[in-house]
Amino acid sequence: MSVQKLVECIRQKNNPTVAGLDARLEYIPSFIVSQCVERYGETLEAAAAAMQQFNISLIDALHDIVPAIKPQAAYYELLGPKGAEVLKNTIDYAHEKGMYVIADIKRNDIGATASAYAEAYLGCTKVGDKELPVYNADSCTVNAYLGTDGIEPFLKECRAREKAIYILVKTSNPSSGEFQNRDMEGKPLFVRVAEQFAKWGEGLDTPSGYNQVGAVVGATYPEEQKIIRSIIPKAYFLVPGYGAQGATAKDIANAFNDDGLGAIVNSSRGIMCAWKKTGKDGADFMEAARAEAIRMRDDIVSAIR
Ligand SMILES: O=C(O)c1cc(=O)[nH]c(=O)n1[C@@H]1O[C@H](COP(=O)(O)O)[C@@H](O)[C@H]1O
Repeated sequence: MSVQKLVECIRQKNNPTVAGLDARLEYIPSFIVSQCVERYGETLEAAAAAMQQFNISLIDALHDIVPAIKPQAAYYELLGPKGAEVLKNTIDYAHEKGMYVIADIKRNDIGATASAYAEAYLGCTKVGDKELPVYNADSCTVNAYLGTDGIEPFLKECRAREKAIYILVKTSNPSSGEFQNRDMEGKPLFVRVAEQFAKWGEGLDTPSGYNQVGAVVGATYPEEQKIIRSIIPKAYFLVPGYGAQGATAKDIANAFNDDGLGAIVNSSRGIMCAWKKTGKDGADFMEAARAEAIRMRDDIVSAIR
């Protein structure tokens, strides 16, 4: 699904937010974990089964109101080979339910190795004459630290298969300024990265007016959002940092364009762990996640209006 479809989905649901699926066992209600441990013992298989059930239930609870999910690969790698299956099943199930999927992998490497990452998450593995999709996400997050050689293999998949990438420009974490705000020949490094988008996004515009090359811009840095927005008005922004990291709706307004589009705000723990605030031991985890997703949607929509 391209950024064009993401825009349509956001418009249809009037909801510019994405639910992060970054489950750890402590985020999953204990009744689900206990059932899986009873069945598989204290094993990685039990952990993977719990995560699978949790993710499927969250997608069931959210798919008609939230346009996208963002699974973070680290949480799946933590469970070894079973985790890889959970990630694949989660992506497939979200697609069945009409959701857009951002695989948060933050990968990169030299060109040849970056190709392998790009093919694994966005493209296909070739076996004989057959092209076999692997994770088949709609998009993924990419680290630009290795320069254009490392970005180009992802762009190749974007061109060939209507996929998108979100390149880290200004991340939400407290120490992001250590390198990203450092001066590089008169401008901060994050500005230099944003200035490369004109070249990286060539030929990748969609009818929505937005390009298939998007940017990761932290909700925790509203001033930088404003600067980056002015440099790359056609890039979709993936905006993490709302909720658990402390950013609020007023902090994300600069990420949006005047058309009310241009950004999708992520919340992971805020939605996954909403059940911890209702005092029902997780029995209502689906309702709690849905209520938090609706609250977040209304909060963001009113801030950008
Ligand atoms: O690329 C990301 O999604 C990302 C970039 C960034 O600058 N900051 C950031 O928090 N993230 C991811 O966004 C999610 C934030 O999770 P919560 O803080 O629980 O909402 C995690 O999956 C992070 O890895």
